[in-house]
Order: sequence, then C-alpha cells, then structure tokens
Amino acid sequence: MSFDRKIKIAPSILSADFANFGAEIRAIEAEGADWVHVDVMDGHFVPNLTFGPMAVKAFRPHVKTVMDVHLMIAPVDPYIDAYADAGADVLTAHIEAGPHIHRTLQAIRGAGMKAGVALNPGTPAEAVAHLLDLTDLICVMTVNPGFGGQKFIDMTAKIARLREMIGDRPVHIEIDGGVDPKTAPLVAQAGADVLVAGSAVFRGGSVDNPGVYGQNIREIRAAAEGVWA
Ligand SMILES: O=C(CO)[C@@H](O)[C@H](O)COP(=O)(O)O
Repeated sequence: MSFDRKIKIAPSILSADFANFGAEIRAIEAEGADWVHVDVMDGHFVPNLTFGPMAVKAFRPHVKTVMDVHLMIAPVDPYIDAYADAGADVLTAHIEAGPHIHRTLQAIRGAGMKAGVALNPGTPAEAVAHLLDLTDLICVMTVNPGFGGQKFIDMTAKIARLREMIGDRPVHIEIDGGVDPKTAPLVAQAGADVLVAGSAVFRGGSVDNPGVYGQNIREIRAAAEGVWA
C-alpha cells in the first residue's frame, strides 16, 4: 500500500446489502472505489452491532483494493491479531476507546497493518499530538459513530489543524460520516484525502444496477477534486 494524497473514495459497506457482501464489494470496486471501508461495531463502545473478524476474513477475497477496517469497539488490543489474520490493510482504533492508544498503535503496526486513530467529534486535534509518528491515518468523525445516514457535523477547523500538525509526515486524513457531493469539497479543502461514504454511494443502486454506485462515486470525487481546479 503506497502513500499519496490524491482523493480516495472509500465506500462504507455499512450501507450495502447485508445478505450480499461479496457481490457488493466487487460492484463498488468495479465502479471506481479506491478503498473498501468496513465498520466494526460492538454494541458497547457504540450503540450498534455489525460484524467481527470472521466476517471481515470472509470479505477479504473480494477486496482487491485496500481493506480499511474501522474498529468502533472497546477494548481493542485483544482483537488486533484477529483483524491482522482477517486481512485488514488498515486497522483504525478510537482514541476514546482507551486505555493505552500509544500501545495499541504500536501493536497494530507490529501485527503488520497500517495503524489508524479515529477521533470523535468531541475530541480535539491536539489529542493526537504525541501519536503522529505512530499513525498512518487519522480518521476524523463527522458524525457521532454508530450509524450510517446521519447529518454531517462540520469539523473543517479540526481537519485543517491536523493537516498543519502532520506537516510532511505520510499520514492520511480520512473523513467519516455524512460525506456527499455537498460536504466533500469542504473536507477536501481543509486537507482530507480519504473520504468514507456510505449512504451517498449506495443510495439508489444495487448489485443489479451498479452503475448508480459508479455515478455516485464519480460525483463525490469530482466535487472533492473540484476544490483544486
Ligand atoms: O462509521 C460510520 C458510522 O459510525 C460511518 O462509516 C458511516 O457508515 C458512514 O455512513 P454515511 O454517513 O456516509 O451514511
């Protein structure tokens, strides 16, 4: 997985057909997804439950791009090896999941994955000041985590501050929650390069009508890239 700061669209399969993950993943990749975003929720750290490492391992053969696994679970450390074994390329833990995020990020890298740290809307950019050399990705939540389809919360000042703090380090800024063609330019302008989008990608399409996914992905990408035009 090489590093670049081009805009990457990462559809969240939380908005896919849960009876048809393999076909959904193949469809979004064929339609232009750069990464595949997998939301793991435990019904404890967040008030919703999705899938665990066995399901993520079953997704792996279908993902030809980058499998970006976002853990909304606490604790994280007992499960790091299971997600490495499941084939995650990027594994992101929440700073709020505690208790020792520094150790968690070291363990994720130690298990051979890229390490991500996620920040809830209420957590300031400065919380990652001492983690910048241990992380490959900072995920800025623009909704309170747990559900797809929520309204975007403006975190552009936090994104800009993080971009400044990151400097020349090869660290992605990922945005998660309420990303669509209207909000994508705001976060791209502020310095984000990975845009997670669930409802805005899957809305209106299906594996039988995947062209809609392609159209939705192209609209988000064009809106984000438009800020540099
Ligand atoms: O992690 C989460 C929610 O907790 C996200 O990945 C959402 O799944 C994004 O969904 P949309 O806001 O794009 O519908």
